[in-house]
Amino acid sequence: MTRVLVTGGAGYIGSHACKALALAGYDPVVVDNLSLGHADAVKWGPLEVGDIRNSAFLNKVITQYKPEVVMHFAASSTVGESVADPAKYYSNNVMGSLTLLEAVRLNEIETFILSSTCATYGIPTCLPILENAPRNPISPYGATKLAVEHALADYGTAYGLKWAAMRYFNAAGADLDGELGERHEPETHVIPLAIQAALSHRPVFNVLGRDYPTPDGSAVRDYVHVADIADAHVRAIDYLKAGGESSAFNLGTGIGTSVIEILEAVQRCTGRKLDIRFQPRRPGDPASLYAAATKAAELLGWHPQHREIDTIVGSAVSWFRHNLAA
Ligand SMILES: NC(=O)c1ccc[n+]([C@@H]2O[C@H](COP(=O)([O-])OP(=O)(O)OC[C@H]3O[C@@H](n4cnc5c(N)ncnc54)[C@H](O)[C@@H]3O)[C@@H](O)[C@H]2O)c1
Ligand SMILES: O=c1ccn([C@@H]2O[C@H](COP(=O)(O)OP(=O)(O)O[C@H]3O[C@H](CO)[C@H](O)[C@H](O)[C@H]3O)[C@@H](O)[C@H]2O)c(=O)[nH]1
Repeated sequence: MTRVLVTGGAGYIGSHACKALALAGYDPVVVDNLSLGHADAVKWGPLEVGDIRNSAFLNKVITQYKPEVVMHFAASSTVGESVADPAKYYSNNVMGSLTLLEAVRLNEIETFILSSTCATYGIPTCLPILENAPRNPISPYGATKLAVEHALADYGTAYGLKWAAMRYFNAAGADLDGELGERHEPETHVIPLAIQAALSHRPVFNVLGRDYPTPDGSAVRDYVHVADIADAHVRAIDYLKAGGESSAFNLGTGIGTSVIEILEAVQRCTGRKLDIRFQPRRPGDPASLYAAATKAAELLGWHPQHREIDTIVGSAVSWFRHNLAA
């Protein structure tokens, strides 16, 4: 069985990836410092608790498990926090990834899959966003992820590392079997926040911006189901192992959904009414982001299976109903 080292595998997307890997016949080993993740989300292989910035720890884990592939989810990933505390982002995302990449190089691991983000594009010059669009991040978070993408490409050229950079749009939803969900603390993402509000006794929800140049004035994003993101990662391993060229892939559905449309879906899926209030825009939020994901379709054979917003939101509602003390 091919062993895959999954950094950040106790987190939201990494834990879903471990499940997808195990179902596809891979053997995931998780490295996570549990700064944000949850040990009980690691269900498909061992958990080694430690920090990716600790090269001695990484070398010990790699020597013990001998992974053939690294899937790298561990990062700090809140845009606003990155503006307030860029040092944390350069340390965790850049130094952490470079430490990991060095361990990969010195231990001769051939294949590396990176969690990247649509935040590497910044404000798009045209929509939908293609992989070759200009990359001008407007936050330290996006800048740190772009820096790691550059390092990957250089490691590929110089050392022969095979890599894929997966640029997710808005990861959303929960495992459809109810085994995993989104448990960020603090939560900043619109879908879990709106669901938590709807299921609470004080269902106030703040829409951040109502004057965007979008059909209903609220910001538009491309919400992609976390299980589909996990599936794309497994496909990326298969693609690289089959000799596919190292590359970046957008992971989105191509469908733009506004914040107001999200709230309508949350109200349908919970059967609860939200008390919607409008607030000023959140600094740094682009008006509209949605992907052209045709490259992932063509090269990885990736076709998101859960594209309907009610399926995405409904899976998250189901998770919260079973796991939130309302
Ligand atoms: N959630 C999204 O919509 C989204 C969108 C684009 C990209 N991404 C990227 O996907 C990845 C996973 O995101 P997520 O939403 O699952 O986040 P998450 O916070 O749920 O998971 C990250 C995991 O990494 C661990 N971690 C963080 N720093 C670490 C370190 N130095 N050493 C070891 N472990 C560490 C945390 O404990 C956590 O379990 C991140 O790289 C993020 O930038 C997420
Ligand atoms: O209480 C809230 C929270 C969010 N929003 C709005 O909902 C939309 C989506 O916001 P999220 O915070 O859920 O997601 P982002 O688009 O900001 O973030 C996503 O895209 C980023 C890049 O742009 C990063 O990759 C990040 O990890 C990923 O979750 C934004 O317009 C935001 O202003 C609200 O209206 N009210």
